Amino acid sequence: MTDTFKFELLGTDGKARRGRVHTAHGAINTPAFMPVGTAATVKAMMPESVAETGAEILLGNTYHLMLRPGAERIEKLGGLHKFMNWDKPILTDSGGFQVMSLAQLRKITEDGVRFRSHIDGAYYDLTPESSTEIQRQLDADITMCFDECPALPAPKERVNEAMQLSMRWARRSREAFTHRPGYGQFGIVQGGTEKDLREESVEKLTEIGFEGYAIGGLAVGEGQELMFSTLDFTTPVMPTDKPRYLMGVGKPDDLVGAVARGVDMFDCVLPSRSGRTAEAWTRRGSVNLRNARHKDDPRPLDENCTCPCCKNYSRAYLYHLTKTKEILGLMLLTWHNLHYYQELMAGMRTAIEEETFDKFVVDFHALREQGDI
Ligand SMILES: CC1(C)O[C@H]2[C@@H](O1)[C@@]1(COC(C)(C)O1)O[C@@H]2CNc1nc2cc3nc(N)[nH]c(=O)c3cc2[nH]1
Repeated sequence: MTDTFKFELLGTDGKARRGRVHTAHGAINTPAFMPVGTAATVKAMMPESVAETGAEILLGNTYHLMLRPGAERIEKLGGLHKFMNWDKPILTDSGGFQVMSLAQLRKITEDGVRFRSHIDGAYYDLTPESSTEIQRQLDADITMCFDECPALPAPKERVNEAMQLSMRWARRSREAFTHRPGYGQFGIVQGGTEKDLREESVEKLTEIGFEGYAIGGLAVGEGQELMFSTLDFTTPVMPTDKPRYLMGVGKPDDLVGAVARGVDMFDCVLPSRSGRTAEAWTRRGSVNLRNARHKDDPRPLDENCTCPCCKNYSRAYLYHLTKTKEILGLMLLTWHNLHYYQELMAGMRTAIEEETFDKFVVDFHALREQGDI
């Protein structure tokens, strides 16, 4: 347990940053990837296995946990770390995004969001205050502000409305935050792909003051080019002495491009979700294990990978598990994908330390162009 929440900027290579975030439940080396543990579990993985992949922090979701099993119940049982047997840091998303993407009927007002649960249709309210309180009950090391993430594409006026509301909600979130040694709260920059709105959002959030700053409002279908161009004018105006977290990203090449643009932290359902849909991510690109070409292939997914899946099992076996819908197939592919994502982050951390990040990027893309996966 550390006594204060802090971010150390350990080195840079161009705009890429190597850092370390210190929290109540331990340190996180950045650039870092957070596996998504939506309902207090990283699906198909034991927490010990998630730790073995190299993950130093997990993401949890206010929306899902408030519906089931309930934040009060988790608080009474000792908090989310104890509940899910994960003793390292946890970041929880604040619920606004999940309400908009998952809940049935929902109504946004100045006060917050009223929605119907996608599980049982019951009505719930989420406000900056209640979201912040739920995240405290979960004992999240990093609490996210309650915000509104508009679907893109959207008219600039709508994007501005959502950004201004999110900034008012950010102040209310900060006022509701319980400051404790080792615990931090991140503001979420909004503004779509509009340079002036992004700059205004950063200015308003830094005026309030947070332990870190997320870039929200992206990875909502805008595409990589628009995401990167938005990062090009957003990260340079963000504080350099605080972590920068790009929410919901992404594919391996998204991560490399975003680290090159100064992002420190990421979360995405992709590696774990792909593990359940028979898609493996490797240094040479993605492999679909439903494809019959693997039926007799004795090779591992990736000869250079040191994960239990690649050390002990063939593509032929993974194809068999996929075709027979065996649970072990989900487990092995999820493990491999999370291991690969952590290897990718570790490779970028080392490249930044050694100031060879440009070469890392060239090699990363060259391998993927070689094909033959
Ligand atoms: C709903 C679900 C599971 O979350 C994934 C995935 O589907 C999907 C759906 O379409 C794609 C793009 C392919 O990825 O979008 C999610 C990944 N993008 C993303 N996550 C975010 C979370 C966020 N949280 C907050 N509080 N504020 C944000 O602005 C925010 C923005 C985000 N953008």
